[in-house]
Amino acid sequence: MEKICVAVRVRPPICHENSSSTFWRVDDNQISLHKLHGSPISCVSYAFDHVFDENCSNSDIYELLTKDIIHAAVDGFNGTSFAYGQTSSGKTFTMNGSSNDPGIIHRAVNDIFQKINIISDREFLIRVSYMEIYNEEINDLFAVENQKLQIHENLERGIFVAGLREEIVNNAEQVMKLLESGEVNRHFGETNMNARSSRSHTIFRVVIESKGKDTGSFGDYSSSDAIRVSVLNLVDLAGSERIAKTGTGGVRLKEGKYINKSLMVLGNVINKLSDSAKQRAHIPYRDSKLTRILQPALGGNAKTSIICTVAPEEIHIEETKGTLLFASRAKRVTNCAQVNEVLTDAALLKRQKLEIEELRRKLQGSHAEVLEQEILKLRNDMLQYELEREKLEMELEKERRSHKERDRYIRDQLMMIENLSSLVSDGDGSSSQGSMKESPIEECNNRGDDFKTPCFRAAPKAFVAKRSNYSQLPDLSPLPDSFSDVADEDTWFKINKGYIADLDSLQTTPARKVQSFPPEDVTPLS
Ligand SMILES: Nc1ncnc2c1ncn2[C@@H]1O[C@H](COP(=O)(O)OP(=O)(O)OP(=O)(O)O)[C@@H](O)[C@H]1O
Repeated sequence: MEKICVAVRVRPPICHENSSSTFWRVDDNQISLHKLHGSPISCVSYAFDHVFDENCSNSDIYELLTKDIIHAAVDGFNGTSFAYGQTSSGKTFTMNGSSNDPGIIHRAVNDIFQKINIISDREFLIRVSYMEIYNEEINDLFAVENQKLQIHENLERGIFVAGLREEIVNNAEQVMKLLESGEVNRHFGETNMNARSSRSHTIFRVVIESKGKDTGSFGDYSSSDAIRVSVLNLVDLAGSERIAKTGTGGVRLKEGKYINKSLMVLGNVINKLSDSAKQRAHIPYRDSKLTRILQPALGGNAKTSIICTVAPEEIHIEETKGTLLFASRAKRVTNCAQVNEVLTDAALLKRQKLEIEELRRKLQGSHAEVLEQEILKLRNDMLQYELEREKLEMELEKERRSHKERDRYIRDQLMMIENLSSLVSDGDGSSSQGSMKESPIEECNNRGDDFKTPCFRAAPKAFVAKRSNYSQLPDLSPLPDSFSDVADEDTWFKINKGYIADLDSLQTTPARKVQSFPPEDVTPLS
């Protein structure tokens, strides 16, 4: 777990106000508000990881705040660095810089290529993309046709923007050219506060993949087969603005509302994350596209730094206090960054082999022989138990099968008895008329009726059932009064037979040929 690194940068004053009665003083990574004659104003003092005064350069900021994150990204850690602050406080200046003082992005790109060129035992693949969030819509700055892109999330890629163009790059110059082409597509606009105000949040993303060069050495599994994938976000946020000050209307006003809203959500996320873990409830990442995309950087698997830019003029005192409050809260947020390593099958195999080797080495200590014998004995015991278990299982299965057979036999016998007793009573009637009556089924068949609906008067307690595992027809097939009587076989059995049947093998009878009833060798009782 590590805290987000937070710094404050005070931009040089744009206009020197004669009437100001306060000023911001920077000493030793602290920033405090002072009265003009020098005495500090109580409760308006803040300390951060770094506080840069108006004389600092982008190079100072890069060295102290961002460089470590860039180097960690090359080593496989996710990283994010973003600039936050009110409009015209110097965010774009910090991220993009000027020709004589290049910004964080320029320096990071140079640094990445310098670093990977001196790492001789790994090979790298670098991809870059550039997007903006304008009026809560994601646009691709490398491909203007890719607009209103959607955010997706899956196990393999985490949170990502679908359809965003990614360019594979081999050197810093290539990236700079791409960035220049992307800048053209970015939304800027003039306001009272800034002649070239960013009207969107921009995210420049570098994906760094690396794999150890195959040295042929067996021992080092990670150098040849594990792939590291890290994502680096360099973010220039649009600035919060007070509409009364920016003097915007129409399109600018609409943009300002979207900007303020998404910054408010970012503030909410930071607030929730800065609460103690116990108080932390739901973190509203999904309330804006910005926080959703930056989710891993805010309390997740990434190393993150925030540069909060402030304007020194007295007229911006409330906005500066707001930014410092945001920065104080951000300072309490902790992330949990780890190297993102994807193991290939070959790497996994090598890792397992190494673990076995390691165990074997441990075994070769002073008690090796005793331990090996112990292991051998345990393994034999285990085999013995396994054999015993299999034998018992087979016996149990045999027992189960014979039990089922017995059940079935008893059931058949009971049916036979019942049907015979019904015959006896029917036989009584027919003998009194002097001739054998047609069986109910024959009666039915002779009328050409479909056997689905019982249309006869049969032995009162009889039923029709099919046993799916019968190999041949039963000697006597009992008949139903009606199918409704056999719909609930379970009930039927319980009521009529007093024991529970194997219900799986019982189904109501489909139309099928049923043996004539009674069979020829059964003589009706008189
Ligand atoms: N440290 C600095 N040194 C010199 N000039 C600066 C510095 N910071 C900002 N500026 C100048 O101040 C003006 C406003 O800066 P910038 O456009 O970077 O602000 P911003 O925070 O990005 O504003 P917005 O949110 O409106 O886009 C620019 O003209 C810029 O060149």
